[in-house]
Amino acid sequence: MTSNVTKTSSSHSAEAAQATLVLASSSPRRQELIAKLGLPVIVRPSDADETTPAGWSPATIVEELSVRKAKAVAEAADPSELKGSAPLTIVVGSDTIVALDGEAMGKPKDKADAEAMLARLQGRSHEVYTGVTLLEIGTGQAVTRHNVTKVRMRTLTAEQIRRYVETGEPMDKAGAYGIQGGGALLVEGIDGDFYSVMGLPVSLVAEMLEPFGIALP
Ligand SMILES: Cc1cn([C@H]2C[C@H](O)[C@@H](COP(=O)(O)OP(=O)(O)OP(=O)(O)O)O2)c(=O)[nH]c1=O
Repeated sequence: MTSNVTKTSSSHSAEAAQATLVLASSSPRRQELIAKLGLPVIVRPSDADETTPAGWSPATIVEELSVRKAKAVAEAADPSELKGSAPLTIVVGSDTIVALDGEAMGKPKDKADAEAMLARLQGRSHEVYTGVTLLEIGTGQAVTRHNVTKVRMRTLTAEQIRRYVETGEPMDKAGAYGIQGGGALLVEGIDGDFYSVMGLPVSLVAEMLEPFGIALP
């Protein structure tokens, strides 16, 4: 199990940290994005069950999975192990899916599945849903929200899709593309939060931290 502690960013380093964030994720994208908040971060990937019953809406799926990820890490951890020098310790759980006509797409099972997903997404718009849960260790105070961002993908041939899937990039990503990587070439435009598509809506997280008494930036 990974455990990294990222130091506060230079803009905040003169002040004592207001909270330690525990990122309940194995996603390197989320590790990169959470650093933008400028708070110390501990990384604890969650082993939460990510299966959901048929019929759940995309918003319910991402919110519920973000709750499960945050709870799994909060319950497994020895609180003293997570306690930094900051007065608060807050677990951050997050989940991202792509929704096309209200139907959820997670990560592709294999290359054929990735090609099938991209064949459906090309030439039209879809929504990316990202759910976030903040859970304070000790008090159990929790808040869950989600962001929806619209992504328009350009028209792609089967050959272009095949070449992109061959790069391997789609395999660990919802909807089989990474907007921050080679997938940038597939995206015509977005309406919403780029960071949410990448896996963590950092401005929403900053807003969600306010009820915990944490003022950012
Ligand atoms: C649409 C899209 C998704 N993604 C990623 C974000 C998420 O990491 C992933 C969706 O899977 P998730 O199940 O949300 O997350 P994860 O398994 O990668 O990490 P963890 O559960 O440990 O937190 O897809 C991109 O990186 N770029 C994109 O453009």
